[in-house]
Amino acid sequence: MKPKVTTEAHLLDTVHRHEWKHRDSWRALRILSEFVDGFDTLADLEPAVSVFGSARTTPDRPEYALGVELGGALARAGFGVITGGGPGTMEAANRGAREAGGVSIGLGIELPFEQKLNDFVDVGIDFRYFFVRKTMFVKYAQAFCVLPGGFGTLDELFEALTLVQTKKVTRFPVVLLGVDYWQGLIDWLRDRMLQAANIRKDDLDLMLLTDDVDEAVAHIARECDYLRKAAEV
Ligand SMILES: C/C(=C\CNc1ncnc2c1ncn2[C@@H]1O[C@H](COP(=O)(O)O)[C@@H](O)[C@H]1O)CO
Repeated sequence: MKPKVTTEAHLLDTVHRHEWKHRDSWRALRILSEFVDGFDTLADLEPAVSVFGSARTTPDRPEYALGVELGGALARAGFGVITGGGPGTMEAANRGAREAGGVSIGLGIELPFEQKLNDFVDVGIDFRYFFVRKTMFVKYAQAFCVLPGGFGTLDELFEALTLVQTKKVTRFPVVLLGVDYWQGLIDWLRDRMLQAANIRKDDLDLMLLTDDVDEAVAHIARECDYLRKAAEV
């Protein structure tokens, strides 16, 4: 079956740009309404953590179990769990949150193939535009947890790191879960990127790398406490 062309694909289409040029200004209203929907739905959300990871993780994989464990631990620590609302690790984290009695949020995205929010989402929004959805992941979360994943996961990880590095957000904890999976990337960042002076040494300290869900949640809780106290004075 031919994949359908999504709304976002029209916006980003460079080939038929002239055909779309008059409609693009109207699209801005649709984009605005998507921001409004997101802000309205999430405005009263209690502290939450955005969890990222592969859409392709199957329930028999250890990464899925890790996602369920993390979602549960975050919920028990009083954090809502925000994911992309899709399958794989997103589903796992939503499932863990729901089963622990926490708040399970899914920010879905329109894709060229049929997809619905996973069955463990309690508060769900469907976005057309990735960039609107990405704003919500950051704006309504106190931290990011990143499980093994592919391009989408790396995009979300590096967006967070860029925002912290450029001080668009301050002291935003970023936890990488899965030492075996992420260690190679961390080594490359240190041995190539840092050596080439494209990042600073303390940029590497923006991430906590661990296999231990309790350590991850304790780290996030500590950082959030610090930020809450700093905001009070
Ligand atoms: C490819 C498959 C499903 C795609 N469905 C997605 N639904 C929701 N969110 C998605 C999807 N794909 C990517 N994302 C976002 O990126 C991260 C995962 O990307 P990765 O490339 O798989 O690492 C995830 O955190 C989402 O926010 C298969 O059925």
